[in-house]
Amino acid sequence: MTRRKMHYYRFNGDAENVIEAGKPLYSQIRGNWNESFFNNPNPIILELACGKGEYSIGLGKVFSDKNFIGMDIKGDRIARGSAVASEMGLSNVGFLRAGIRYAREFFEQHELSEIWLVHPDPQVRDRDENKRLTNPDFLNMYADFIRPGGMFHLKTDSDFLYDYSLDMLGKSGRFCVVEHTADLYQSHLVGEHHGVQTHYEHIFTKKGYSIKYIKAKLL
Ligand SMILES: C[S@@+](CC[C@H](N)C(=O)[O-])C[C@H]1O[C@@H](n2cnc3c(N)ncnc32)[C@H](O)[C@@H]1O
Repeated sequence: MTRRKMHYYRFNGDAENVIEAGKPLYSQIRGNWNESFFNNPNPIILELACGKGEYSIGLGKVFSDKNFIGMDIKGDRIARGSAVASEMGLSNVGFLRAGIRYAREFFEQHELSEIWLVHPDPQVRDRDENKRLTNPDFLNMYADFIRPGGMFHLKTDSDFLYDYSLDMLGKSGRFCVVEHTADLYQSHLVGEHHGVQTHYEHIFTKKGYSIKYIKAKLL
């Protein structure tokens, strides 16, 4: 392990706003986020594949009456988000380091009011569909976590993932797509992203890609 990675691993171990393997809450947090982590009854929004957590931090600043969890498998990225959230005093933002396929271990049915999936890897090869974070199995799991009437949001730079996700959401029987655009910045939905640009969004907009956005409601 590089010294840089070691630094981030130690950082997460000490960070109160990070839940990861080895910490007591890791095995106890399911169904207990409000009482045991945020210490308030406010709605919880989960950002999947959060990277450095720009979305959770950005939304956490705008909505102090909501709680945000950034979830990612990469400890170094989470450590950076954790440090920024702490520096900003955002007690409504936390991080979970775990693989998304294990999310049922951390969230109970209807525990979340919204899920955001922001610039996930599109996994374009057919043989990687099992890793694609909007495949039918993942969508079904997200639907279990979201409260009735709650929302699922996807932002992506990938035309492939946008078309695939629209198709899968439409066929899911669990979600209804309420808004979508292939060019968020030129659409009336631009306010929906609250001016928050993540690391990957910045890279892809600079390269000239349009940002695609889908908002789907739980049926
Ligand atoms: C392309 S990056 C996007 C990061 C961030 N959302 C952004 O927009 O800058 C994709 C992120 O998804 C995470 N990721 C991919 N598959 C995952 C999985 N199955 N479980 C947890 N994290 C995952 C990666 O670690 C990486 O940080």
